Amino acid sequence: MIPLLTADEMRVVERQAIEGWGVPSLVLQEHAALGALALLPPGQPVHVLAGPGNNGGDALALARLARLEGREVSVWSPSAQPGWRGDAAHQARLWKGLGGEIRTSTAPAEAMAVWRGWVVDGLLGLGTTRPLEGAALAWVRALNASGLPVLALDLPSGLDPSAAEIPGEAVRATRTACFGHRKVCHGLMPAREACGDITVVPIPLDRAPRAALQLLERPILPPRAWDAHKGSFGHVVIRAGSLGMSGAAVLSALGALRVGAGLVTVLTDPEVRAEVAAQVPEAMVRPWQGTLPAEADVLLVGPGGIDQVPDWEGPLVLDASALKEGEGKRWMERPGTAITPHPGEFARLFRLPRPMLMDERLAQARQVSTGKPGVLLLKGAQSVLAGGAREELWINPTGHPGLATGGSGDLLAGMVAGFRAQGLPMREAVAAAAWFHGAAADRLPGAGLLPRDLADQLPELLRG
Ligand SMILES: NC(=O)C1=CN([C@@H]2O[C@H](COP(=O)(O)OP(=O)(O)OC[C@H]3O[C@@H](n4cnc5c(N)ncnc54)[C@H](O)[C@@H]3O)[C@@H](O)[C@H]2O)[C@@H](O)CC1
Ligand SMILES: Nc1ncnc2c1ncn2[C@@H]1O[C@H](COP(=O)(O)OP(=O)(O)O)[C@@H](O)[C@H]1O
Ligand SMILES: [K+]
Repeated sequence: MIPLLTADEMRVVERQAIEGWGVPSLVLQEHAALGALALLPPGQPVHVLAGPGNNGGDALALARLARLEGREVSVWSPSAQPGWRGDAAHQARLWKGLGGEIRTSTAPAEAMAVWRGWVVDGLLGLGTTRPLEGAALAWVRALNASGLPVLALDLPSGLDPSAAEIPGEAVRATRTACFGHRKVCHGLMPAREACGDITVVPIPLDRAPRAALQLLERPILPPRAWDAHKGSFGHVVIRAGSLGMSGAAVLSALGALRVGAGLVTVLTDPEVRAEVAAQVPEAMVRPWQGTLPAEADVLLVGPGGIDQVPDWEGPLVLDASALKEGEGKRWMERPGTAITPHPGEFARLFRLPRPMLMDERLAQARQVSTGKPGVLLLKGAQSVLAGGAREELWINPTGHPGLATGGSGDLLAGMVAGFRAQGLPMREAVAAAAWFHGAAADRLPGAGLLPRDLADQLPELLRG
């Protein structure tokens, strides 16, 4: 799991190092500047933009180190009176001590017209949340229009470090030297795209910070015992498939089987039993007659137009038609339950406005899951995982728009049930399903991808 910190969470980590451990803040800044300098191609001229706060201090430190390396360096401040204080003022003195100048211009585009090499963006870092304005805005506009390669210090200026959305104009960086830990803007789209290639520069801070948001990494699955038998990997029962929507039942069954469930039983509407059975010979396919098999380990309900949830005490996965209007709260309060809505189903389930932007998806996922035992996967680009009586939100980074095709959610729901049947706790089962589902897509071209193709990728992908 990769923590994505808000500005406040990052300041807690910095304070711990500076006030708690006694690390001088200039030492942190020197590490940051040295690490960032190493990301610039050797020998190239560097034009450094230094803003009013400590991000400007990092920029001035980098300018000094770059000049000591023998590079051609110029330093620019958007403001004629930068008013640096504390560490930034100290860095400005060190730069001037080397004979360095600090220039300014009211026509940044003209100044940049003669620049060669790289630009270092040290205008703003953790200290802003509001849209750029004034001279900083003019410099960022000119920079984005210049076509010059840009190394952003900590984050591209103009991003809100704690948000996915971009408040206004922001630097479009070629690379970003992210100091110490990723912030929210380094993980979530669309802000992440403005960062270009991200390198985390280690600075002497706590390696395990507290963060309410985490990016999923490849899940570690339990090893399979040499003497395992099909009873070891659980029995998934799927109530899915009605006339005109039998394929959803097939894809769910494939999802459960392809992640390694031991047994899969599909209970379909009677009219489609034979066509489902013909497409997944590995599953037991029976007509729904109102009762569940006694030996089920997990029940999946919903794909293919099934909206009635049978009475059942055990682990339950609900998707598609089973996600009925206004019932979200009920399912979030039921222990051992996972619900996997896309934003439209989510809005219907919880009677909330449809969450469109990433920051809205996070806020709404948090709102409905806080303190609740049920697990929520709010699907979409960068699906959000919440609940299971845990506070943090997890974000799935895998996948691409090729997944936006009918049936890919049915496969995913089957995968959740398949992992849960093998003994993963529900939240981990959902995380594993979301991660591998997207990772399967990442191995395939974008458009024209079929959910069946994803299923075929899974065995090899799971083997590692
Ligand atoms: N505190 C530390 O120990 C460390 C801090 N470091 C650097 O320090 C940065 C944070 O420094 P600061 O907290 O000084 O923040 P910034 O360098 O982002 O500067 C904030 C200042 O910019 C001005 N400002 C804010 N929003 C603006 C806007 N929209 N338009 C124009 N001006 C605006 C405000 O007057 C504020 O004083 C980090 O991102 C990182 O680069 C690093 O040196 C690592 C260690
Ligand atoms: N742009 C995208 N990037 C990554 N994943 C996506 C994207 N669009 C859709 N997905 C994923 O594809 C799946 C679609 O599920 P869903 O909307 O339920 O489809 P269906 O009901 O048609 O099967 C979800 O897992 C979702 O997260
Ligand atoms: K910056």
